[in-house]
Amino acid sequence: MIKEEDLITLWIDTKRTYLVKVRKGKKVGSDKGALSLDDIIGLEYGVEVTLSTGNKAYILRPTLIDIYNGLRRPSQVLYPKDIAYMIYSSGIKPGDTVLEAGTGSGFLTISLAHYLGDNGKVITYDIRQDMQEIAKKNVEFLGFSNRVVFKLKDVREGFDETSVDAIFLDMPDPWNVVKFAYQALKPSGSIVIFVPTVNQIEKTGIALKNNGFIDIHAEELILREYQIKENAVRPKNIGVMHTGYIIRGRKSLKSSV
Ligand SMILES: C[S@@+](CC[C@H](N)C(=O)[O-])C[C@H]1O[C@@H](n2cnc3c(N)ncnc32)[C@H](O)[C@@H]1O
Repeated sequence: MIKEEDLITLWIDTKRTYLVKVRKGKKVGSDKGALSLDDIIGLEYGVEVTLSTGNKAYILRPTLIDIYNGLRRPSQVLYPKDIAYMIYSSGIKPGDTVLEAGTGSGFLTISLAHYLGDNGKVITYDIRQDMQEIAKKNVEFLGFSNRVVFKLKDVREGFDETSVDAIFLDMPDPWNVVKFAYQALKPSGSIVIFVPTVNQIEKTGIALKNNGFIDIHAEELILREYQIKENAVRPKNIGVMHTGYIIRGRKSLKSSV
């Protein structure tokens, strides 16, 4: 049942999808008509509603993709396909503690916070306060403030934490952080790095090999959306052609026997 302060997706059509927090006395407007949020309190998610113009719309429970499309993103942010694989391949689980740099607009941060749950922690570093302010607003909007710690620090000087479960890097020169990541990680813990160019893969991969990481992989994910139209099903004309590469490895320990 929808309550005040809940997040909803107002789905009018594929081009008009709005992420909204339910507040009494507020309206959501669009060129297809407006919806008074008072009218949806107490309804079930999935319900069809009528806009002020008579057009129909639906109230959906937001997915992470809806959240991704609905939040502010002044910096280049990671794409859902990359975020999903970074989380999947890292081996983290709800309740874990992870480090992240840089925070940027906080899109990876919120995805990690969503996945780790109320007992988990994302400790996220950035050198830019203005970026972290935006990320903080996004984290607060989603109600994840208790799961995220923001730190204003250059991670090329090291992390403050030790024994963390995984480390995620999306910054220009991750190879300068690899030795500090090794110190901060639990043995067997994953480092997962995103870089936009092939040149960065080489430097990062070599740094991982030289600093005690094993099980190193560099991968690219390609996602194509298809239009669903009778007799004209084919890839959509417009789409994201390139995002970047994911490099990952695991912390090894020297033999103790
Ligand atoms: C591309 S953005 C990260 C986007 C983020 N992953 C997201 O999905 O919203 C890169 C961020 O790294 C930060 N950064 C760059 N060098 C850094 C460093 N040495 N230590 C900490 N943060 C750094 C930048 O200020 C910037 O905000």
